[in-house]
Amino acid sequence: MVTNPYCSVQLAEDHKSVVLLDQRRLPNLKEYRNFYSASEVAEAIREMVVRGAPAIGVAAGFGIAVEAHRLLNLRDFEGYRKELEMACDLLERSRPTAVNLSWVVQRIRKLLSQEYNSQESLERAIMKEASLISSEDVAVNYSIAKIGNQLIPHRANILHLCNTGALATVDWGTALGVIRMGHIAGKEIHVWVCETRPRLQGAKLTTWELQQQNIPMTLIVDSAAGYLMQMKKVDLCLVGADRVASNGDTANKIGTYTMACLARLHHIPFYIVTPLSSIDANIISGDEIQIEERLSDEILRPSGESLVASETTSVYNPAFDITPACFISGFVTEVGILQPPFTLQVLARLKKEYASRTIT
Ligand SMILES: CSC[C@H]1O[C@H](OP(=O)(O)O)[C@H](O)[C@@H]1O
Repeated sequence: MVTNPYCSVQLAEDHKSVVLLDQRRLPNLKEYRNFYSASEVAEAIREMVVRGAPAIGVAAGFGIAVEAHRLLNLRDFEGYRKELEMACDLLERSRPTAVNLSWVVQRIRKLLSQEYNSQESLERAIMKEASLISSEDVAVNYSIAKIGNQLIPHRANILHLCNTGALATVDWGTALGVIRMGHIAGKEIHVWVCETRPRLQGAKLTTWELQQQNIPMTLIVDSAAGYLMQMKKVDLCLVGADRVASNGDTANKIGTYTMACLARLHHIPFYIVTPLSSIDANIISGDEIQIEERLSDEILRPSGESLVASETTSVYNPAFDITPACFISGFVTEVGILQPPFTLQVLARLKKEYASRTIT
């Protein structure tokens, strides 16, 4: 059950579209839009209508479900499966860094190779799996928030980068979910919100989410983070993750590595807040994580306004960076505050431990 008065990603009741809150329009406009095919959802992910590792994963799952509904009149089961395989490929390729896209698509792709007595029964199975992935996200994030709350001292000043709230997930969020839980617990916290150039997820989205929850915050330029630490105005850094390697190296929004280095220099705890599902135990280190490079215009024309440099200026726009595990104090997850390595065996045990908790 989604507790927020807004939802970043959901399946329309008639199963004909994925309903996305267009995050490019916030904070000035709260606009929901419908996307009626896998290709429309893939475009929405690429254009960051929906963004945030868990949210884009759930959007991809619903995108395949909507495609399965749209193609039902294709009375050719093998052709139907092939079309859905292509939909999986398209959505999996929509953004390269967050691991959530690939594990969600893999979970649904598995269904395509199973036996069903009709296209309708396969479509129902895909709908069910995509909806399960969405509801799992809410429960996992709630567990993360409860566990992470123990890290938050009373009257803490917390530094946060990008947006990791309900907008980046289905509900609660990851790092912002921990912050929300600390606020609910009466810890009187304050959040330093890094604007997060170039797409300004902090300025546009995190300020909006914190204002919805009446959580005290102050917006800063990203380059002020070090000064605030030097002035002893930061007690804790909490950020999200797009992909964690088995050795703990973490891909997250560009600027995370800088923040982690400064936190280490100033002896400030620096935590990655992430579901186990964002840990990719198939890769050994951050060297194997592909960093998405986005268009020059995101830097040349912030928020689509006028040019801040000449059109011919050479631009480099990596959307993420890699923070080595040695700069990370710990990983706040749904089963506890963990340390690497996260081998396939360890991850499987942790996921089983969480599943047994939610059943009992
Ligand atoms: C809760 S994960 C959010 C994660 O995703 C963001 O990237 P983007 O806004 O480009 O999707 C950022 O890395 C956040 O930490």
